[in-house]
Amino acid sequence: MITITNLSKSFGRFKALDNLSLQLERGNTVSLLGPNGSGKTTLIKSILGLVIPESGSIAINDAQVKTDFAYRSRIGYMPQIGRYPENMTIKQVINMLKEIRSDHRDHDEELMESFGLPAIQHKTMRSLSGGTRQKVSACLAFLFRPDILILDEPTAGLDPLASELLKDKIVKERNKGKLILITSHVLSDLDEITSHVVYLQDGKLVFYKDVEELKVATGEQKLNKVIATLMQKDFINQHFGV
Ligand SMILES: Nc1ncnc2c1ncn2[C@@H]1O[C@H](COP(=O)(O)OP(=O)(O)OP(=O)(O)O)[C@@H](O)[C@H]1O
Repeated sequence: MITITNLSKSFGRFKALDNLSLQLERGNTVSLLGPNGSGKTTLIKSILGLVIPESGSIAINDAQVKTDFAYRSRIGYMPQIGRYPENMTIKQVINMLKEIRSDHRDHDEELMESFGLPAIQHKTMRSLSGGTRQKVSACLAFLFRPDILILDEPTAGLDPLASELLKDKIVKERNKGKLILITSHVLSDLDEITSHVVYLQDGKLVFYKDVEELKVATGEQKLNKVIATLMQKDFINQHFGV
């Protein structure tokens, strides 16, 4: 569904992505992991066309991200920090986006309902708590029923109930055959929803594996333990030969 081939991106002399190749398939929840500064957001932004790589290519089905912009309407994006017109209410922001995307009339407002946003939709964006702002961002990502969801630290700042509601929604959409690409440093939040792990370090792909395969190889069940074991010296070389 998303084919990334030999992707590289530098900022000045610094290589944020280094010859990265990946094939992401529908029906999977792919957790994008790696230390701070390893290139996760740069990869996400390259897929969204917000960062222009200097070499390599990204194709979404047959559309090349570089030249075919229509693909963007098929992606729902939840940024790490959502920025909105501060003087607009939640309702005005949502309606504005519906007007911009007026070709799309079948909206998915399920998450909006479960978060209880209709009851507070008269509030201005300026007045919202960080977590409520995150809820608005999450709802907007799902609103136009995209085939691909890219969620950058989606549970950061959400209370435990909201976090569970969002995870339930992610599982539900994945079961419909959508591709979910998600980053988080809170591995416990990814435990029940991840099907595959992409691990980046210094802009390079360290591994891309099915999570069940990783659990068998490490003898661990929890994602944080799986990753900790994998990061031990030489474990990856010995078990996966990469
Ligand atoms: N616009 C930019 N200009 C210069 N350097 C940048 C820019 N964007 C990212 N970088 C650098 O590229 C590297 C990768 O950044 P990126 O945001 O992709 O990392 P990340 O894995 O998402 O990190 P985190 O876990 O902290 O969110 C970092 O060293 C960062 O400083």
